Amino acid sequence: MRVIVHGGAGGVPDDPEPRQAVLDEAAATGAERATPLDAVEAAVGVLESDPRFNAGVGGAVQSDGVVRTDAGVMTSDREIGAACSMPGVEHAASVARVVRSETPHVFVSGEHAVDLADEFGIETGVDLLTDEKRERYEKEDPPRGSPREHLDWLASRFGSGDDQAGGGSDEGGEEGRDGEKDAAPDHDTVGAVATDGETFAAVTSTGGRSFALAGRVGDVPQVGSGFFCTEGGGASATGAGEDIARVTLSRRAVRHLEEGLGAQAAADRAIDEFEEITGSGAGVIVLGDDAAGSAFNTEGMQTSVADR
Ligand SMILES: NC(=O)C[C@H](N)C(=O)O
Repeated sequence: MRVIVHGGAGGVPDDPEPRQAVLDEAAATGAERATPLDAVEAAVGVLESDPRFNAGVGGAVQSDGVVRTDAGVMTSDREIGAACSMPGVEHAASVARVVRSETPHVFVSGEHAVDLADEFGIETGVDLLTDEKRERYEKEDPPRGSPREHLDWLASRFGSGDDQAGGGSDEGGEEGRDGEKDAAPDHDTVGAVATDGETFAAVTSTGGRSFALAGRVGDVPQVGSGFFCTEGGGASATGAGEDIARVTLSRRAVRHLEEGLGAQAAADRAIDEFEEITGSGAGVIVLGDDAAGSAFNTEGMQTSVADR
């Protein structure tokens, strides 16, 4: 089994070593599993449980102070499962897998996705909001009332310099980041792609972007945007979700594999095109028959590869 994982595209984290150790553990855990689908779920499960990453516990908080998780999974037989907007669900990727494997659908949302998780033995009612993120939110004089009030509030906050993935290389400049040193950054969406040499699976899981409108869903659970997989290989994306969706970044990367590029060249080309079209910040991991590849146009994106 070969597994590549990522821990989100964005700035260079203050603590890269412990994060790298968790990513290495996630990749190694996945590589022990029997199938690519088991591998990606297990790998991402490790990252969803670590508050350093913006997925599961430690996910980004929305305008109403709630963390809602999203995930999507696809296998090379084009079976798809996605689940979104789930408060209290740490293992969003496992819910996506349930949607893929246990329902006739490809996407389930909100309270019904939480009920589905519960029905299939996935823990719900988990407190996903870390003290750090709660304090950061409360400092921002949270909005009350109508969606319009929330929109007014987030207009000056969503996608600002402290959302490093959303800020891309320009907006997320040193000054903004330094000012936010104590706050948890948002760029740590997680993903994994695995192959046993015959089939592939790809998964992405996130808490989204900080201070987004309550109920906002980004690229992560949208097939072709946050994740994609065919017989040619698989991809998982991270970064400014609205822009990733505009170019269906993961589908684009897998298309390049199918056209004959190696995994690294496919990742590079997809990110070049993303930047040219959107001018925004993102990263992608790609796994093909030949190798694993990754590319990003933000300051950093940590990855790990395990082979077993
Ligand atoms: N940091 C991220 O990767 C966020 C994710 N792509 C989203 O927009 O929800």
